Amino acid sequence: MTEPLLSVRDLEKHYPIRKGIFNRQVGAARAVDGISFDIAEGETLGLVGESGCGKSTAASSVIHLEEPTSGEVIFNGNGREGATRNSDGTHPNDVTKFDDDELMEFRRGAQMIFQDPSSSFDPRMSVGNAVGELLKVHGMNDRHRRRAIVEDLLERVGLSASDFDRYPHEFSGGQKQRIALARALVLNPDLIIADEPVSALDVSIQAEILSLINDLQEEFGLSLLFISHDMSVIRQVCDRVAVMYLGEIVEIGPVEEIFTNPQHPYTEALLSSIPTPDPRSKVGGIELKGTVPSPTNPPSGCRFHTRCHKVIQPEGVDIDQEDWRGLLNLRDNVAAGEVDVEQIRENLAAGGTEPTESAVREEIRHEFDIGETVDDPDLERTLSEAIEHLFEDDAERAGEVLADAIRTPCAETVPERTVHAPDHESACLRHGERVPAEPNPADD
Ligand SMILES: Nc1ncnc2c1ncn2[C@@H]1O[C@H](COP(=O)(O)OP(=O)(O)OP(=O)(O)O)[C@@H](O)[C@H]1O
Repeated sequence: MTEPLLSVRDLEKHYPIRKGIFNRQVGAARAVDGISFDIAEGETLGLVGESGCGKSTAASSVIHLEEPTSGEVIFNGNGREGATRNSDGTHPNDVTKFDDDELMEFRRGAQMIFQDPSSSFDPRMSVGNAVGELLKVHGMNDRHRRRAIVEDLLERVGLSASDFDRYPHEFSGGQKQRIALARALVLNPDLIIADEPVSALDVSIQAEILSLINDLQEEFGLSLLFISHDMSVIRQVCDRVAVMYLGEIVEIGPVEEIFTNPQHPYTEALLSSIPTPDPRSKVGGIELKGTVPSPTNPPSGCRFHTRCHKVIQPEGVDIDQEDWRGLLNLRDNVAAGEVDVEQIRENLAAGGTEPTESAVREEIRHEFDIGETVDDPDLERTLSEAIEHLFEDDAERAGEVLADAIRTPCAETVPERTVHAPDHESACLRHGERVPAEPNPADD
């Protein structure tokens, strides 16, 4: 196998959190927490996940706009192929160890484009000069040559050579993103990192820019790291996709494989959010509630367990999965002091329902999607007892009762990677356990 163009290993970016007059570090936001992936020559790898998963931090750490906390980023472009590890285990092409000159050289080979094309241009500089600026920085002093190269590039991205002397405000958002692409291509890089390059654009323009990116990739033989929160965009441009959640890659594989045979519940949830014309779609109807937790204090075990629709039930428990998710949510909300019986009473009264004890109980069950009875007498008793403590205004005791009885293995064990097919891996405890596959409702 040929060496990948880019090889990222155990990359971490932790932002220190400081407090007090001595500005002491009291913790860290683990925005990127040990990610690994390769990108082959001419390949597009998508990096997908909700806002706050660490995608942009991963991108800026790979391209060294930010200093990573640890890990390797090995880039073999710039005619440096074939370089092998030093005897001390380090790699001569590890970008994280580059000095200023090496970084300057690296930037010829790897460029980045950003989400908002409007903020990436100096309004006082003509677009031709903006695109040609990097040629000058990298030593091309011949103005006529620079102009010829830039005019040619403007045409290749679908603009015209005569646009050279115009200014950014004269262009639409989509046109500005074309100019940003021209600027990224001007040094003939091997790799482009595109961070949400179409999400600030009108939907009608997005398809044009995606198709341009596809064309340019082929024409220039580019490798791409393509970042998006939108699975449907990923499908249009990527060969492989890495799904990121709270600083980690939870699944990685070829795009078709990920779309037709997703293995991680988070991937399923992201796919489920794509509008589909097929109502029998296998992964429809999963609602991803809440937001990504803070990376300063990520959940234990599998980081996705606090939102996962397939969160595992402990040995000996076998209840409706929605009830199980609801019980866990209730437990966490009670622990966070977020279940306010008085407030529930007031809301019921405001809605015209008499706030009796049984109405409040029903409302709590409804709020947490817990059915009329939980199909496990012990858990039903626990639930009843916990609500009783809430009525007695003893949320602490309610929290203890729930915490003692409602536990998931997903909070206790960090899942290992499972290989599902060549080049397709995910990290979910269910695979380690060999839980039997669920029947597909579409097969009925
Ligand atoms: N300089 C910083 N200091 C502390 N925390 C940070 C810093 N930059 C980012 N973070 C945190 O790191 C996490 C990941 O942020 P990042 O922007 O990389 O996510 P993202 O997936 O790209 O989301 P978005 O699409 O919204 O940009 C977030 O919780 C964010 O608050």
